[in-house]
Amino acid sequence: MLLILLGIGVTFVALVYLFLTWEFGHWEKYDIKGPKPRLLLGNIPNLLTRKRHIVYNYDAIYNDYKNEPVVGYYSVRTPQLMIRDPELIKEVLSKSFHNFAANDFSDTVDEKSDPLLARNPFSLSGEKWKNRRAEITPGFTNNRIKAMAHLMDEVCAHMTKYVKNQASSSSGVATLDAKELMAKYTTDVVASCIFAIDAQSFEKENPEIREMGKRIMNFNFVVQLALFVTTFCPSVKNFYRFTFIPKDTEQFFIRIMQDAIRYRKENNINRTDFLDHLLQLQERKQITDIDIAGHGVSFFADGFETSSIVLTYVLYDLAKHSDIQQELREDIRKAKEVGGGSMSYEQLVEMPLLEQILCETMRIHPLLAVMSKRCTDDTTLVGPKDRKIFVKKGTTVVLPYYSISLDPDHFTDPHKYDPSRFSAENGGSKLYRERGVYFPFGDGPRMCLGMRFAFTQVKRAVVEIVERFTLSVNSKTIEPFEMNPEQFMLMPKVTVHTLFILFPRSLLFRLLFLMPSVNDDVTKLFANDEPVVNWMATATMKIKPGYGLSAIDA
Ligand code: HEM
Repeated sequence: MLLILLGIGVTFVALVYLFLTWEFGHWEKYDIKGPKPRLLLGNIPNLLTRKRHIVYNYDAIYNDYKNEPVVGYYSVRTPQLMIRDPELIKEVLSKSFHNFAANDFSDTVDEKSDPLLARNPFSLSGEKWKNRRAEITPGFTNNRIKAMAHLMDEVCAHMTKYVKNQASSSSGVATLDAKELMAKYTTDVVASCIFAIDAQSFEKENPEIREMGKRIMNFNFVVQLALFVTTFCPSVKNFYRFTFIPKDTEQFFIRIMQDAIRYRKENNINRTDFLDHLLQLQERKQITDIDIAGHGVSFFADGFETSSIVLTYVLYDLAKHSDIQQELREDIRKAKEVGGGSMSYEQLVEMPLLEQILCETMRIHPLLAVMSKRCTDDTTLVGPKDRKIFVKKGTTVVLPYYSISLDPDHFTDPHKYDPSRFSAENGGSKLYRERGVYFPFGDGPRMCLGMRFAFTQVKRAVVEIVERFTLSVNSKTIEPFEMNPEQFMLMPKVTVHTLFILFPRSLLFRLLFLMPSVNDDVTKLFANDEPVVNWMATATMKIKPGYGLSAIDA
Protein backbone atom coordinates (compact mmCIF):
# COMPACT_ATOMS: atom_id res chain seq x y z
CA MET A 1 0.00 0.00 0.00
CA LEU A 2 2.77 2.35 1.03
CA LEU A 3 4.57 1.56 -2.18
CA ILE A 4 1.45 2.34 -4.24
CA LEU A 5 0.99 5.66 -2.45
CA LEU A 6 4.66 6.46 -2.96
CA GLY A 7 4.32 5.54 -6.64
CA ILE A 8 1.29 7.84 -7.03
CA GLY A 9 3.15 10.63 -5.21
CA VAL A 10 6.24 10.31 -7.40
CA THR A 11 4.13 10.15 -10.58
CA PHE A 12 2.20 13.26 -9.49
CA VAL A 13 5.39 15.23 -8.77
CA ALA A 14 6.88 14.04 -12.07
CA LEU A 15 3.74 15.13 -13.96
CA VAL A 16 3.71 18.54 -12.28
CA TYR A 17 7.41 18.93 -13.07
CA LEU A 18 6.80 17.94 -16.69
CA PHE A 19 3.87 20.35 -16.92
CA LEU A 20 5.98 23.20 -15.56
CA THR A 21 9.00 22.56 -17.74
CA TRP A 22 7.43 21.06 -20.89
CA GLU A 23 7.81 24.23 -22.93
CA PHE A 24 11.25 25.20 -21.64
CA GLY A 25 13.07 24.07 -24.80
CA HIS A 26 10.73 26.03 -27.09
CA TRP A 27 13.04 28.88 -28.12
CA GLU A 28 16.03 26.61 -28.72
CA LYS A 29 13.96 24.78 -31.35
CA TYR A 30 13.60 28.07 -33.24
CA ASP A 31 17.20 29.12 -32.65
CA ILE A 32 16.16 32.16 -30.65
CA LYS A 33 18.43 33.17 -27.76
CA GLY A 34 17.18 33.94 -24.28
CA PRO A 35 17.76 33.50 -20.55
CA LYS A 36 17.44 30.12 -18.86
CA PRO A 37 14.06 29.90 -17.11
CA ARG A 38 13.64 29.00 -13.45
CA LEU A 39 11.15 26.43 -12.28
CA LEU A 40 7.76 28.06 -11.50
CA LEU A 41 9.17 31.57 -11.91
CA GLY A 42 10.25 31.46 -15.55
CA ASN A 43 12.14 34.66 -16.42
CA ILE A 44 9.67 37.14 -14.90
CA PRO A 45 9.91 36.13 -11.22
CA ASN A 46 8.45 39.44 -10.01
CA LEU A 47 5.14 38.34 -11.50
CA LEU A 48 4.91 35.81 -8.71
CA THR A 49 7.11 37.21 -5.93
CA ARG A 50 6.07 40.84 -6.45
CA LYS A 51 9.28 41.89 -4.74
CA ARG A 52 9.81 44.53 -7.42
CA HIS A 53 7.86 45.70 -10.45
CA ILE A 54 7.96 43.33 -13.45
CA VAL A 55 9.53 46.17 -15.47
CA TYR A 56 12.90 45.32 -13.86
CA ASN A 57 12.73 41.71 -15.14
CA TYR A 58 11.88 42.84 -18.66
CA ASP A 59 14.61 45.48 -18.53
CA ALA A 60 17.24 42.91 -17.48
CA ILE A 61 16.25 40.64 -20.40
CA TYR A 62 16.41 43.58 -22.80
CA ASN A 63 19.86 44.69 -21.64
CA ASP A 64 21.38 41.20 -21.42
CA TYR A 65 20.75 40.52 -25.13
CA LYS A 66 22.01 43.73 -26.70
CA ASN A 67 22.89 42.20 -30.05
CA GLU A 68 19.70 40.22 -30.53
CA PRO A 69 16.71 41.51 -32.54
CA VAL A 70 14.38 39.29 -30.48
CA VAL A 71 14.73 37.41 -27.19
CA GLY A 72 12.81 34.28 -26.24
CA TYR A 73 11.87 34.06 -22.57
CA TYR A 74 9.31 32.30 -20.39
CA SER A 75 6.58 33.93 -18.37
CA VAL A 76 6.07 31.34 -15.61
CA ARG A 77 6.09 28.41 -18.09
CA THR A 78 4.77 30.01 -21.27
CA PRO A 79 7.18 30.98 -24.08
CA GLN A 80 6.93 34.66 -25.00
CA LEU A 81 8.94 36.78 -27.40
CA MET A 82 10.51 40.16 -26.69
CA ILE A 83 10.97 42.24 -29.84
CA ARG A 84 14.09 44.40 -29.37
CA ASP A 85 14.71 45.55 -32.92
CA PRO A 86 12.88 48.84 -33.74
CA GLU A 87 12.22 47.81 -37.36
CA LEU A 88 10.51 44.65 -36.13
CA ILE A 89 8.50 46.72 -33.62
CA LYS A 90 7.16 48.78 -36.51
CA GLU A 91 6.42 45.53 -38.33
CA VAL A 92 4.31 44.25 -35.38
CA LEU A 93 2.48 47.53 -34.76
CA SER A 94 1.85 48.56 -38.34
CA LYS A 95 3.09 46.62 -41.36
CA SER A 96 2.12 43.12 -40.16
CA PHE A 97 -0.68 44.41 -37.95
CA HIS A 98 -3.14 41.85 -39.39
CA ASN A 99 -1.06 39.11 -37.70
CA PHE A 100 -0.76 40.92 -34.35
CA ALA A 101 -4.12 42.66 -34.18
CA ALA A 102 -5.10 41.36 -30.73
CA ASN A 103 -3.91 42.81 -27.44
CA ASP A 104 -2.66 40.12 -25.10
CA PHE A 105 -5.39 41.11 -22.65
CA SER A 106 -8.17 40.77 -25.28
CA ASP A 107 -9.73 37.38 -24.63
CA THR A 108 -9.34 37.60 -20.83
CA VAL A 109 -12.37 39.90 -20.50
CA ASP A 110 -15.78 38.27 -20.65
CA GLU A 111 -18.84 40.12 -21.95
CA LYS A 112 -21.15 38.52 -19.38
CA SER A 113 -19.10 39.03 -16.24
CA ASP A 114 -17.63 42.37 -17.33
CA PRO A 115 -20.11 44.02 -19.72
CA LEU A 116 -18.56 47.47 -19.46
CA LEU A 117 -14.89 46.55 -19.75
CA ALA A 118 -15.77 44.16 -22.58
CA ARG A 119 -16.96 47.19 -24.57
CA ASN A 120 -13.60 48.98 -24.30
CA PRO A 121 -11.71 48.68 -27.64
CA PHE A 122 -8.58 47.86 -25.67
CA SER A 123 -10.20 44.59 -24.49
CA LEU A 124 -11.55 43.60 -27.90
CA SER A 125 -10.28 41.98 -31.03
CA GLY A 126 -11.55 41.20 -34.56
CA GLU A 127 -14.78 42.71 -35.89
CA LYS A 128 -16.00 43.73 -32.43
CA TRP A 129 -12.86 45.82 -31.93
CA LYS A 130 -13.24 47.40 -35.38
CA ASN A 131 -16.87 48.36 -34.72
CA ARG A 132 -16.24 49.80 -31.27
CA ARG A 133 -13.26 51.79 -32.45
CA ALA A 134 -15.28 53.15 -35.38
CA GLU A 135 -18.03 54.23 -32.95
CA ILE A 136 -15.63 56.14 -30.68
CA THR A 137 -13.28 57.73 -33.21
CA PRO A 138 -15.66 60.55 -34.32
CA GLY A 139 -16.03 61.53 -30.65
CA PHE A 140 -12.51 62.95 -30.79
CA THR A 141 -12.71 65.43 -33.67
CA ASN A 142 -10.74 68.65 -33.38
CA ASN A 143 -13.93 70.70 -32.92
CA ARG A 144 -15.20 68.50 -30.13
CA ILE A 145 -11.86 68.53 -28.29
CA LYS A 146 -11.77 72.30 -28.69
CA ALA A 147 -15.23 72.55 -27.15
CA MET A 148 -14.16 70.23 -24.33
CA ALA A 149 -11.10 72.43 -23.66
CA HIS A 150 -13.53 75.07 -22.34
CA LEU A 151 -14.80 72.55 -19.82
CA MET A 152 -11.17 72.13 -18.72
CA ASP A 153 -11.00 75.89 -18.02
CA GLU A 154 -13.70 75.51 -15.37
CA VAL A 155 -11.89 72.63 -13.69
CA CYS A 156 -8.63 74.60 -13.75
CA ALA A 157 -10.31 77.44 -11.87
CA HIS A 158 -11.40 74.96 -9.16
CA MET A 159 -7.89 73.52 -9.02
CA THR A 160 -6.24 76.92 -8.58
CA LYS A 161 -8.62 77.84 -5.80
CA TYR A 162 -7.91 74.51 -4.12
CA VAL A 163 -4.13 74.94 -4.27
CA LYS A 164 -4.34 78.49 -2.92
CA ASN A 165 -6.48 77.27 -0.06
CA GLN A 166 -3.89 74.61 0.68
CA ALA A 167 -1.05 77.09 1.01
CA SER A 168 0.05 78.13 4.46
CA SER A 169 -0.75 81.79 4.94
CA SER A 170 2.64 82.53 6.51
CA SER A 171 4.93 80.99 3.90
CA GLY A 172 2.69 80.79 0.87
CA VAL A 173 3.80 77.21 0.43
CA ALA A 174 1.52 74.27 -0.22
CA THR A 175 2.96 70.78 0.04
CA LEU A 176 0.78 68.57 -2.06
CA ASP A 177 0.55 65.01 -3.23
CA ALA A 178 1.00 65.65 -6.93
CA LYS A 179 -0.64 62.39 -7.99
CA GLU A 180 -3.70 63.07 -5.87
CA LEU A 181 -3.94 66.65 -7.13
CA MET A 182 -3.69 65.56 -10.75
CA ALA A 183 -6.15 62.70 -10.27
CA LYS A 184 -8.68 65.19 -8.89
CA TYR A 185 -8.16 67.36 -11.98
CA THR A 186 -8.49 64.56 -14.54
CA THR A 187 -11.46 63.01 -12.72
CA ASP A 188 -13.31 66.32 -12.86
CA VAL A 189 -12.42 66.94 -16.52
CA VAL A 190 -13.36 63.48 -17.70
CA ALA A 191 -16.57 63.38 -15.59
CA SER A 192 -17.57 66.73 -17.05
CA CYS A 193 -16.89 65.61 -20.65
CA ILE A 194 -18.72 62.27 -20.47
CA PHE A 195 -21.30 62.43 -17.72
CA ALA A 196 -21.79 66.21 -17.75
CA ILE A 197 -21.46 66.30 -13.99
CA ASP A 198 -19.34 68.31 -11.62
CA ALA A 199 -17.51 65.57 -9.73
CA GLN A 200 -16.38 68.15 -7.13
CA SER A 201 -13.08 66.43 -6.48
CA PHE A 202 -11.55 69.70 -5.26
CA GLU A 203 -14.46 70.55 -3.04
CA LYS A 204 -15.33 67.27 -1.34
CA GLU A 205 -13.17 64.99 0.77
CA ASN A 206 -14.08 61.71 -0.97
CA PRO A 207 -16.40 62.33 -3.93
CA GLU A 208 -18.12 59.12 -4.91
CA ILE A 209 -17.11 59.22 -8.56
CA ARG A 210 -13.45 59.52 -7.57
CA GLU A 211 -13.81 56.56 -5.22
CA MET A 212 -15.51 54.55 -7.97
CA GLY A 213 -12.81 55.61 -10.43
CA LYS A 214 -10.19 54.30 -8.01
CA ARG A 215 -12.05 51.00 -7.87
CA ILE A 216 -12.00 50.69 -11.66
CA MET A 217 -8.27 51.22 -11.64
CA ASN A 218 -7.83 49.14 -8.55
CA PHE A 219 -8.19 46.00 -10.51
CA ASN A 220 -4.41 45.81 -10.30
CA PHE A 221 -4.55 42.76 -8.13
CA VAL A 222 -7.06 40.97 -10.37
CA VAL A 223 -5.06 41.98 -13.48
CA GLN A 224 -1.86 40.64 -11.98
CA LEU A 225 -3.59 37.47 -10.82
CA ALA A 226 -5.13 37.02 -14.27
CA LEU A 227 -1.76 37.65 -15.88
CA PHE A 228 -0.15 35.07 -13.65
CA VAL A 229 -2.84 32.41 -13.97
CA THR A 230 -3.24 32.79 -17.72
CA THR A 231 0.49 32.64 -18.39
CA PHE A 232 0.71 29.65 -16.06
CA CYS A 233 -2.05 27.89 -17.91
CA PRO A 234 -3.47 29.88 -20.87
CA SER A 235 -6.46 27.54 -21.32
CA VAL A 236 -7.88 28.76 -17.95
CA LYS A 237 -9.47 31.55 -20.03
CA ASN A 238 -11.72 29.00 -21.70
CA PHE A 239 -13.49 27.94 -18.53
CA TYR A 240 -12.90 30.67 -15.93
CA ARG A 241 -13.82 34.31 -16.36
CA PHE A 242 -12.22 37.03 -14.26
CA THR A 243 -14.33 39.95 -13.11
CA PHE A 244 -12.28 43.13 -13.29
CA ILE A 245 -14.85 45.83 -12.46
CA PRO A 246 -16.77 45.23 -9.20
CA LYS A 247 -20.55 44.94 -9.67
CA ASP A 248 -21.47 47.93 -7.48
CA THR A 249 -19.00 50.10 -9.43
CA GLU A 250 -20.49 48.88 -12.70
CA GLN A 251 -24.02 49.67 -11.50
CA PHE A 252 -22.90 53.12 -10.33
CA PHE A 253 -21.57 54.03 -13.77
CA ILE A 254 -24.60 52.66 -15.62
CA ARG A 255 -26.82 54.71 -13.30
CA ILE A 256 -24.97 58.00 -13.76
CA MET A 257 -24.82 57.47 -17.50
CA GLN A 258 -28.58 56.85 -17.64
CA ASP A 259 -29.24 59.87 -15.41
CA ALA A 260 -27.01 62.06 -17.56
CA ILE A 261 -28.83 60.99 -20.73
CA ARG A 262 -32.26 61.53 -19.18
CA TYR A 263 -31.28 64.93 -17.75
CA ARG A 264 -29.94 66.11 -21.09
CA LYS A 265 -32.94 64.92 -23.07
CA GLU A 266 -35.52 66.26 -20.61
CA ASN A 267 -33.87 69.67 -20.42
CA ASN A 268 -33.03 69.89 -24.11
CA ILE A 269 -29.41 70.73 -23.37
CA ASN A 270 -27.02 71.36 -26.23
CA ARG A 271 -23.40 70.88 -25.13
CA THR A 272 -20.56 69.70 -27.41
CA ASP A 273 -18.97 66.97 -25.33
CA PHE A 274 -18.47 63.21 -25.47
CA LEU A 275 -21.98 62.55 -24.11
CA ASP A 276 -23.36 64.53 -27.05
CA HIS A 277 -21.41 62.24 -29.39
CA LEU A 278 -22.79 59.14 -27.66
CA LEU A 279 -26.35 60.44 -27.97
CA GLN A 280 -25.90 61.09 -31.69
CA LEU A 281 -24.51 57.59 -32.00
CA GLN A 282 -27.52 56.14 -30.21
CA GLU A 283 -29.86 57.90 -32.61
CA ARG A 284 -27.96 56.65 -35.65
CA LYS A 285 -27.18 53.10 -34.57
CA GLN A 286 -29.75 52.25 -31.92
CA ILE A 287 -27.05 51.15 -29.48
CA THR A 288 -28.23 50.11 -26.00
CA ASP A 289 -27.81 52.00 -22.71
CA ILE A 290 -25.22 49.38 -21.69
CA ASP A 291 -23.29 50.13 -24.90
CA ILE A 292 -23.40 53.83 -24.09
CA ALA A 293 -22.35 53.19 -20.49
CA GLY A 294 -19.54 50.97 -21.83
CA HIS A 295 -18.25 53.80 -24.00
CA GLY A 296 -18.59 56.23 -21.10
CA VAL A 297 -16.68 54.01 -18.70
CA SER A 298 -14.00 53.35 -21.35
CA PHE A 299 -13.45 57.07 -21.73
CA PHE A 300 -13.44 57.52 -17.97
CA ALA A 301 -11.09 54.61 -17.23
CA ASP A 302 -8.71 55.33 -20.12
CA GLY A 303 -8.83 59.06 -19.64
CA PHE A 304 -8.27 59.89 -16.01
CA GLU A 305 -5.58 57.56 -14.67
CA THR A 306 -3.19 57.64 -17.66
CA SER A 307 -3.27 61.42 -17.94
CA SER A 308 -2.98 61.99 -14.19
CA ILE A 309 0.18 59.86 -14.02
CA VAL A 310 1.71 61.69 -17.00
CA LEU A 311 0.79 65.02 -15.37
CA THR A 312 2.39 63.95 -12.08
CA TYR A 313 5.63 63.20 -13.90
CA VAL A 314 5.48 66.49 -15.85
CA LEU A 315 5.15 68.43 -12.59
CA TYR A 316 8.04 66.46 -11.13
CA ASP A 317 10.27 67.14 -14.14
CA LEU A 318 9.44 70.83 -14.16
CA ALA A 319 10.05 71.02 -10.42
CA LYS A 320 13.47 69.44 -10.95
CA HIS A 321 14.36 71.77 -13.83
CA SER A 322 13.54 75.29 -12.76
CA ASP A 323 15.19 76.74 -15.89
CA ILE A 324 12.80 74.83 -18.19
CA GLN A 325 9.92 75.71 -15.87
CA GLN A 326 10.82 79.40 -16.13
CA GLU A 327 11.19 79.21 -19.92
CA LEU A 328 7.74 77.66 -20.19
CA ARG A 329 6.29 80.34 -17.92
CA GLU A 330 7.77 83.00 -20.19
CA ASP A 331 6.23 81.27 -23.25
CA ILE A 332 2.85 81.23 -21.53
CA ARG A 333 3.18 84.93 -20.70
CA LYS A 334 4.03 85.78 -24.31
CA ALA A 335 1.19 83.65 -25.71
CA LYS A 336 -1.26 85.38 -23.41
CA GLU A 337 0.08 88.77 -24.41
CA VAL A 338 -0.57 87.91 -28.05
CA GLY A 339 -4.01 86.57 -27.15
CA GLY A 340 -4.95 89.80 -25.33
CA GLY A 341 -4.80 88.26 -21.85
CA SER A 342 -6.11 84.78 -22.62
CA MET A 343 -4.86 81.74 -24.48
CA SER A 344 -6.81 80.20 -27.34
CA TYR A 345 -7.14 76.46 -27.91
CA GLU A 346 -4.96 76.79 -31.01
CA GLN A 347 -2.25 78.56 -29.01
CA LEU A 348 -2.42 75.90 -26.31
CA VAL A 349 -1.98 72.95 -28.63
CA GLU A 350 0.72 74.64 -30.64
CA MET A 351 3.13 75.74 -27.88
CA PRO A 352 6.39 74.10 -29.04
CA LEU A 353 8.19 73.94 -25.68
CA LEU A 354 5.13 72.53 -23.91
CA GLU A 355 4.83 69.82 -26.57
CA GLN A 356 8.52 68.94 -26.20
CA ILE A 357 8.20 68.79 -22.41
CA LEU A 358 5.33 66.30 -22.67
CA CYS A 359 7.18 64.15 -25.19
CA GLU A 360 10.32 64.07 -23.07
CA THR A 361 8.41 63.31 -19.87
CA MET A 362 6.65 60.38 -21.54
CA ARG A 363 10.03 59.10 -22.72
CA ILE A 364 11.96 59.41 -19.47
CA HIS A 365 9.02 58.19 -17.35
CA PRO A 366 7.30 55.55 -19.49
CA LEU A 367 3.78 54.70 -18.42
CA LEU A 368 4.04 51.05 -19.40
CA ALA A 369 6.82 48.50 -19.00
CA VAL A 370 5.92 46.71 -22.22
CA MET A 371 3.07 46.62 -24.71
CA SER A 372 1.83 43.09 -25.28
CA LYS A 373 0.35 41.80 -28.52
CA ARG A 374 -0.90 38.34 -29.47
CA CYS A 375 0.19 36.70 -32.72
CA THR A 376 -3.05 35.72 -34.46
CA ASP A 377 -1.56 33.73 -37.37
CA ASP A 378 1.73 31.87 -37.91
CA THR A 379 4.12 34.59 -39.08
CA THR A 380 7.72 34.88 -40.22
CA LEU A 381 9.32 38.20 -39.33
CA VAL A 382 12.42 39.20 -41.24
CA GLY A 383 15.06 40.67 -38.94
CA PRO A 384 18.44 42.33 -39.58
CA LYS A 385 20.67 40.52 -42.10
CA ASP A 386 17.59 38.80 -43.51
CA ARG A 387 17.25 36.60 -40.48
CA LYS A 388 13.92 34.73 -40.50
CA ILE A 389 12.12 34.68 -37.15
CA PHE A 390 9.18 32.33 -36.94
CA VAL A 391 6.35 33.34 -34.56
CA LYS A 392 3.74 30.71 -33.85
CA LYS A 393 0.04 31.61 -33.70
CA GLY A 394 -0.98 32.33 -30.10
CA THR A 395 2.47 33.60 -29.01
CA THR A 396 2.54 36.72 -26.87
CA VAL A 397 5.04 39.25 -28.18
CA VAL A 398 6.12 42.14 -25.97
CA LEU A 399 7.44 45.51 -27.11
CA PRO A 400 9.78 46.80 -24.36
CA TYR A 401 8.78 50.46 -24.37
CA TYR A 402 10.48 51.28 -21.03
CA SER A 403 13.86 49.81 -21.97
CA ILE A 404 13.88 51.29 -25.47
CA SER A 405 13.07 54.74 -24.08
CA LEU A 406 16.16 54.60 -21.87
CA ASP A 407 18.50 52.89 -24.33
CA PRO A 408 21.60 55.01 -25.17
CA ASP A 409 21.63 53.41 -28.64
CA HIS A 410 18.36 55.20 -29.39
CA PHE A 411 18.48 58.34 -27.19
CA THR A 412 21.73 60.17 -26.47
CA ASP A 413 22.34 60.52 -22.71
CA PRO A 414 18.97 58.86 -22.03
CA HIS A 415 18.75 59.71 -18.32
CA LYS A 416 19.16 63.42 -19.01
CA TYR A 417 15.88 65.35 -19.08
CA ASP A 418 16.18 67.26 -22.32
CA PRO A 419 12.93 68.35 -24.04
CA SER A 420 14.94 69.89 -26.88
CA ARG A 421 15.65 66.42 -28.29
CA PHE A 422 12.02 66.61 -29.51
CA SER A 423 12.35 70.12 -31.01
CA ALA A 424 11.31 70.70 -34.63
CA GLU A 425 14.97 71.41 -35.56
CA ASN A 426 15.89 67.95 -34.30
CA GLY A 427 13.07 66.28 -36.21
CA GLY A 428 10.44 66.30 -33.43
CA SER A 429 8.79 63.16 -32.06
CA LYS A 430 8.06 62.08 -35.65
CA LEU A 431 11.71 61.24 -36.21
CA TYR A 432 11.89 58.85 -33.24
CA ARG A 433 8.48 57.43 -34.07
CA GLU A 434 9.59 56.66 -37.60
CA ARG A 435 12.65 54.92 -36.20
CA GLY A 436 10.34 52.69 -34.12
CA VAL A 437 11.81 53.83 -30.79
CA TYR A 438 9.13 56.23 -29.53
CA PHE A 439 5.56 55.01 -29.13
CA PRO A 440 4.07 56.23 -25.80
CA PHE A 441 0.58 55.93 -27.32
CA GLY A 442 1.30 52.77 -29.30
CA ASP A 443 1.27 52.99 -33.09
CA GLY A 444 -0.58 51.67 -36.13
CA PRO A 445 -4.31 50.86 -36.30
CA ARG A 446 -4.58 50.24 -32.52
CA MET A 447 -2.89 53.47 -31.52
CA CYS A 448 -4.42 55.28 -28.53
CA LEU A 449 -7.75 56.80 -29.50
CA GLY A 450 -7.65 59.51 -26.87
CA MET A 451 -4.17 60.86 -27.63
CA ARG A 452 -5.24 64.33 -28.74
CA PHE A 453 -7.73 64.65 -25.92
CA ALA A 454 -5.04 63.51 -23.44
CA PHE A 455 -2.55 66.04 -24.79
CA THR A 456 -5.09 68.85 -24.46
CA GLN A 457 -6.10 67.82 -20.96
CA VAL A 458 -2.48 67.58 -19.80
CA LYS A 459 -1.37 70.80 -21.50
CA ARG A 460 -4.26 72.79 -20.07
CA ALA A 461 -3.37 71.77 -16.49
CA VAL A 462 0.36 72.39 -16.94
CA VAL A 463 -0.29 75.90 -18.27
CA GLU A 464 -2.59 76.65 -15.35
CA ILE A 465 -0.12 75.47 -12.73
CA VAL A 466 3.07 76.88 -14.23
CA GLU A 467 1.49 80.25 -14.86
CA ARG A 468 0.22 80.62 -11.33
CA PHE A 469 2.61 78.67 -9.13
CA THR A 470 6.27 77.86 -8.82
CA LEU A 471 7.04 74.19 -8.45
CA SER A 472 9.76 72.61 -6.41
CA VAL A 473 10.56 69.08 -5.29
CA ASN A 474 10.06 68.37 -1.64
CA SER A 475 13.29 67.34 0.09
CA LYS A 476 11.71 64.17 1.47
CA THR A 477 11.39 62.72 -2.02
CA ILE A 478 13.29 59.47 -2.42
CA GLU A 479 15.11 59.32 -5.75
CA PRO A 480 15.59 57.57 -8.07
CA PHE A 481 12.06 56.27 -8.09
CA GLU A 482 11.41 52.62 -7.42
CA MET A 483 8.33 51.49 -9.33
CA ASN A 484 5.39 50.21 -7.32
CA PRO A 485 4.97 46.45 -7.92
CA GLU A 486 1.30 46.69 -6.87
CA GLN A 487 0.46 48.86 -9.85
CA PHE A 488 0.11 47.78 -13.45
CA MET A 489 1.22 51.16 -14.80
CA LEU A 490 4.61 52.56 -13.84
CA MET A 491 4.18 54.70 -10.77
CA PRO A 492 6.72 55.48 -8.03
CA LYS A 493 6.48 53.38 -4.90
CA VAL A 494 7.06 56.37 -2.61
CA THR A 495 4.01 58.10 -1.30
CA VAL A 496 3.97 61.21 -3.39
CA HIS A 497 2.28 62.97 -0.50
CA THR A 498 5.12 65.33 0.15
CA LEU A 499 6.61 65.35 -3.27
CA PHE A 500 5.94 68.94 -4.30
CA ILE A 501 5.80 72.38 -2.93
CA LEU A 502 3.56 74.59 -4.97
CA PHE A 503 4.22 78.27 -4.73
CA PRO A 504 1.49 80.81 -5.23
CA ARG A 505 3.12 83.36 -7.49
CA SER A 506 2.17 86.34 -5.41
CA LEU A 507 3.77 89.70 -6.07
CA LEU A 508 6.07 89.16 -3.09
CA PHE A 509 7.38 85.88 -4.46
CA ARG A 510 7.76 87.34 -7.94
CA LEU A 511 9.90 90.06 -6.42
CA LEU A 512 11.94 87.47 -4.56
CA PHE A 513 12.55 85.64 -7.78
CA LEU A 514 13.64 88.73 -9.64
CA MET A 515 16.13 89.76 -6.95
CA PRO A 516 19.16 87.47 -6.94
CA SER A 517 20.26 88.66 -3.49
CA VAL A 518 17.23 87.10 -1.82
CA ASN A 519 17.13 83.98 -3.97
CA ASP A 520 18.91 82.03 -1.24
CA ASP A 521 16.04 82.66 1.13
CA VAL A 522 13.67 81.31 -1.43
CA THR A 523 15.79 78.19 -1.84
CA LYS A 524 15.80 77.69 1.89
CA LEU A 525 12.08 78.07 1.93
CA PHE A 526 11.77 75.43 -0.75
CA ALA A 527 13.82 73.05 1.31
CA ASN A 528 11.59 73.48 4.35
CA ASP A 529 9.08 70.72 4.73
CA GLU A 530 5.92 72.66 5.25
CA PRO A 531 3.17 70.65 6.89
CA VAL A 532 0.26 69.77 4.64
CA VAL A 533 -2.43 72.36 5.14
CA ASN A 534 -5.75 70.82 6.05
CA TRP A 535 -8.20 72.12 3.56
CA MET A 536 -11.62 73.21 4.69
CA ALA A 537 -14.60 73.53 2.40
CA THR A 538 -15.35 77.14 1.65
CA ALA A 539 -18.23 76.75 -0.76
CA THR A 540 -21.61 75.15 -0.40
CA MET A 541 -22.19 72.74 -3.24
CA LYS A 542 -25.35 71.71 -4.97
CA ILE A 543 -25.84 68.12 -3.88
CA LYS A 544 -27.93 65.90 -6.11
CA PRO A 545 -29.64 63.05 -4.29
CA GLY A 546 -28.23 59.62 -5.03
CA TYR A 547 -24.58 60.17 -5.54
CA GLY A 548 -23.83 63.66 -4.36
CA LEU A 549 -22.98 65.15 -7.73
CA SER A 550 -24.40 68.20 -9.37
CA ALA A 551 -25.26 68.20 -13.05
CA ILE A 552 -23.82 70.84 -15.32
CA ASP A 553 -26.36 72.57 -17.50
CA ALA A 554 -24.33 74.32 -20.15
C1 HEM B 1 -1.32 60.54 -21.61
C2 HEM B 1 -2.32 59.71 -21.56
C3 HEM B 1 -2.43 58.42 -22.33
C4 HEM B 1 -1.46 57.52 -22.70
C5 HEM B 1 0.04 57.61 -22.44
C6 HEM B 1 -2.12 56.45 -23.42
C7 HEM B 1 -1.48 55.35 -23.96
C8 HEM B 1 -2.12 54.33 -24.62
C9 HEM B 1 -1.46 53.15 -25.13
C10 HEM B 1 0.02 52.85 -25.01
C11 HEM B 1 -2.41 52.38 -25.73
C12 HEM B 1 -2.19 51.01 -26.37
C13 HEM B 1 -1.89 51.15 -27.83
C14 HEM B 1 -1.65 49.82 -28.48
O1 HEM B 1 -2.27 48.83 -28.09
O2 HEM B 1 -0.84 49.76 -29.40
C15 HEM B 1 -3.67 53.07 -25.60
C16 HEM B 1 -4.87 52.59 -26.08
C17 HEM B 1 -6.06 53.23 -25.92
N1 HEM B 1 -6.28 54.46 -25.33
FE1 HEM B 1 -4.87 55.63 -24.49
N2 HEM B 1 -3.46 56.73 -23.48
C18 HEM B 1 -3.69 57.92 -22.84
C19 HEM B 1 -4.90 58.57 -22.70
C20 HEM B 1 -6.09 58.14 -23.22
C21 HEM B 1 -7.34 58.87 -23.13
C22 HEM B 1 -7.51 60.23 -22.49
C23 HEM B 1 -8.29 58.10 -23.74
C24 HEM B 1 -9.75 58.36 -23.95
C25 HEM B 1 -10.36 59.39 -23.50
C26 HEM B 1 -7.63 56.90 -24.23
C27 HEM B 1 -8.25 55.88 -24.91
C28 HEM B 1 -7.62 54.75 -25.39
C29 HEM B 1 -8.31 53.66 -26.06
C30 HEM B 1 -9.81 53.58 -26.33
C31 HEM B 1 -7.33 52.71 -26.40
C32 HEM B 1 -7.54 51.38 -27.12
C33 HEM B 1 -7.31 51.55 -28.61
C34 HEM B 1 -7.52 50.26 -29.38
O3 HEM B 1 -7.22 49.19 -28.85
O4 HEM B 1 -7.98 50.37 -30.52
N3 HEM B 1 -6.30 56.96 -23.89
N4 HEM B 1 -3.47 54.26 -24.92
